[in-house]
Order: sequence, then C-alpha cells, then structure tokens
Amino acid sequence: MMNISEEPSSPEPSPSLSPSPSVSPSSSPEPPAVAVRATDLTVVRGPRPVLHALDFTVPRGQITGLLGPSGCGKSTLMRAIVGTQAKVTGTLTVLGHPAGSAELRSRIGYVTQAPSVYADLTVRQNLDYFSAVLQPGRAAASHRRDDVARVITEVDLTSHADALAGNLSGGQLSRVSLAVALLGTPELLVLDEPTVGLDPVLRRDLWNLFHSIAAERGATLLVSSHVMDEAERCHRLLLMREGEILADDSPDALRAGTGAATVEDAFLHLVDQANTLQRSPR
Ligand SMILES: Nc1ncnc2c1ncn2[C@@H]1O[C@H](COP(=O)(O)OP(=O)(O)OP(=O)(O)O)[C@@H](O)[C@H]1O
Repeated sequence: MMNISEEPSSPEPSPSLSPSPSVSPSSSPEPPAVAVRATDLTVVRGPRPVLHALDFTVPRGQITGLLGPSGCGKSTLMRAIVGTQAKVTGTLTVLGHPAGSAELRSRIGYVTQAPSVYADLTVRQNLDYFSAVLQPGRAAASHRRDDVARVITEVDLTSHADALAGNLSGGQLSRVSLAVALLGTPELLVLDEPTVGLDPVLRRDLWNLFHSIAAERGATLLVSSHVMDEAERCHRLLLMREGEILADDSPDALRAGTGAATVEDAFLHLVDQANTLQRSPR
C-alpha cells in the first residue's frame, strides 16, 4: 500500500494502483536528479480532457509548487503521479518507474485534499493502524513503534499523541494526515493543498516542516496551492491554467522573466499573454 491519506471514493472508475496500460513505460533510464517526468501527459475526466499533453519534470530533493486557479487540474495531475487516476495517456515516470507501479507504493506519501483519519481513534492509534497496513507482521513491530514515534515528533504532535483525532483542530488534523504520509520515510511526498484553511502561523510552520523534510532527508515534495504567496516558498513552480502548464521555473526566474515584482503578478502576466495568443489570428 502507498502511504495514502485518501479522500472518500470518487464517482469515477475505481482508481488502479497498477500501471495504467495506456501510460507508456519510459524508453531511457531516468537521470537521478529527476523525480517525475511527464511527456505528452493527457487525462480525460468524465466526457472531456482536463490535462492537455503536458511536458514537465519535477526535480528530486526540492519543493515544487503546483499552482493555479481552482479547477485547473492540480489534483488530477497529482492523482496521475501517485497512480490513482483513470484515463491517463502519455508517458509519466515517477522515481524511475511508470506511474502507478507496485515498486512505488512504499516510496510515495500522498495527502489528498480531504484527508481522512479515524475520528474515534487517537493520533497514535491512527498512526499505528496505518503503519501496520504498510509494514505488517510481528517482526516489524519495533520498527513500526519507532516509525510512529518519529512521525509524531516530525509533525510536532507529541503533546496530542493520545488525543482523539475527532477532538483536534483543523491544523492539527492536517498534521496527522501529513504524519501518515511520512510513515516509512517516502522519497516523494505529494501534498494536495495541505495548508488550505490554516491560519498564517500554522501555514508558516508547515512550510518550515516541508523545507526541513527536503533538506534533511533529500525528499522531493510536490505541493499544490492556489494561494500565490506560498509560491515564494518553493524552489520551483509549475504554474497551471485550464489543464495546461503556463510556466515551469524558479520563483526568481519567473519574476525576472516577466518583469513582475511577485509570482502572483508574473502569473497574471502569463495568463494575459496566453489570452492574447489565443485571440490572435493564426
Ligand atoms: N470526478 C470527476 N469527474 C469529471 N470531471 C471532474 C471530476 N473531478 C474533477 N473534474 C474536473 O476536472 C477538472 C480539474 O479538476 P481538479 O480537481 O484536478 O482541479 P484543481 O485544480 O485541483 O481544483 P481545486 O483547486 O478546486 O481543487 C475540473 O474542470 C473538474 O471539473
């Protein structure tokens, strides 16, 4: 099982954790500096394509922000990367394997937008449960105990470890979901809007945690947000709009390239540019 903090089941065809037959395997070995590579990545949801022939890479060991307005396709892209999205075509390589491969399950941590932990279990009981699913068997018991203690410390929930999840605040619950995703020390963390609804202090604390996870263990983080000020906290950005990638660059390069003072202004500049191109006769 992937370290997955999953939302309730979607009305779409049930997602498969095995490689989608329509996603071509990568033809050449992936350089170690690349965590995710997409070529001509297209996803159809319902009756229409929602991601349109995307080409991009996500570098290893860094925080890449996936930013764009509501409905532009951020969650869909993340679902494709973790292997839970149906109707994916093109090439999508994750940590050197086709997205959805069995080898990737223990190497990816995923937190969905509507994370679910069991409200009637304590923080530690939730983590014990998910840890037992990931690493079953008596032989792994002491490893599981250490792993659970480690993630509780990492997300700074030691003082709430024995509190019922149902009695926690929104920010504390987000951190429990993150702790689930951190079990087993995954190399790639895919976090879908992890800071939504949190106050500025909690948002800052979570971003500091993301940076320490990337710096201390060299993990790759892909973090979605529609709050543009969070873009400044990322090493790299994928700016999305209507199922397309408008820019794939560092925040500094984006600002410099567009002459904008902020990433938000750079994004608006790129949107205007794309609209003008769309309108101009061929
Ligand atoms: N289950 C579904 N069936 C059909 N279409 C869907 C489904 N879920 C999402 N879509 C469509 O796919 C597109 C991309 O949705 P997605 O959830 O990936 O966007 P998002 O950028 O993550 O949005 P948000 O920031 O609001 O979460 C949207 O146009 C949405 O209407």
